[in-house]
Amino acid sequence: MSFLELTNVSVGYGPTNNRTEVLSAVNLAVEENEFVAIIGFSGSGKSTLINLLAGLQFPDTGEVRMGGKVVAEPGPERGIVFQNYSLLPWLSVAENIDLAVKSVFPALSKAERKAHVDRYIAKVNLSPAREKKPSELSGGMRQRVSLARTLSMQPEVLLLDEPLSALDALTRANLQDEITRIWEQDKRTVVLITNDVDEALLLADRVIPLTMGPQATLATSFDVTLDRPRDRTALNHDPKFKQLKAEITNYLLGLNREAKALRVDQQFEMPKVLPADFSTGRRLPPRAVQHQATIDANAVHDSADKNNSHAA
Ligand SMILES: Nc1ncnc2c1ncn2[C@@H]1O[C@H](COP(=O)(O)OP(=O)(O)OP(=O)(O)O)[C@@H](O)[C@H]1O
Repeated sequence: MSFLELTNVSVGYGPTNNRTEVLSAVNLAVEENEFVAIIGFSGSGKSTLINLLAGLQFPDTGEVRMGGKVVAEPGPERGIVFQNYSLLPWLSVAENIDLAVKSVFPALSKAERKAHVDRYIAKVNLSPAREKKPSELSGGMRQRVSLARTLSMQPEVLLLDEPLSALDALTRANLQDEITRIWEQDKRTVVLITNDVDEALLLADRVIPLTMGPQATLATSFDVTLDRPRDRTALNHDPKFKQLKAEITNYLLGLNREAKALRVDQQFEMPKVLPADFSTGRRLPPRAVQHQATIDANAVHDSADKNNSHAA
């Protein structure tokens, strides 16, 4: 039995008579302290998968288990960091984190709590910003607060739902390094959702592609047998890294091609719809539509000319 398990999980959205199965027969086994990256295209069902692991959503069929127990609700042992920072805007960095610490460790004294909060603020290098409100922070700093808040609850499993995808490349690289450093210090089980092959290879022990939806499922995983600590610059010259990157990228491109071919097969004819003239409620004949379009286009040109002459 693995630490975190999804067994034959399927889940969909919509009413029973018109349900779209987003995930189908998903199986996943994550070992304790393992770092797994799930990689997939937009809309394939990655967030749905992480919500199932977090206990924020439940499968239609199959089971999600952690430590052998069925996941029946969200809990502090599974900490989640979302793409949007979800911080309370009226609270400072320290207060945002303190709120989480208070809920998980109610027995701590005020002084103990302050020390705990400060330790996690320091872990993400934000001590100088302790008293700042989220609106005074950059995107990267907000995401650091989010990470510190989740880590401060000392979850057994860290669920990272594309936490870096909204950040610029430099900030993203910095935070990747911090996640690695924290993971190497604290060793815990991590499931990272990402759409970036380099990021997955830099951070994870295993990369698992999610096939395209609907009815997406997890494919066979790629073991990342690259030595740690990993250096992003050195990795670019590492033949093993290059090979893994090529294999995963080609696999994902193959999925994309298959999905496109499927969409061509499923082409259907659009109904011929004529626009109505709303002043009379009558359908416009095709010729009138063409004529109207010419008039509209001329009007646009005229008004653009006028605007340009104003600007001149
Ligand atoms: N609450 C919902 N109701 C109906 N459909 C939903 C709901 N949540 C997600 N979906 C649909 O399920 C599919 C998978 O969504 P999900 O957010 O899990 O994908 P994703 O891979 O995380 O996407 P992205 O990378 O764009 O965030 C999408 O087609 C989405 O439109």
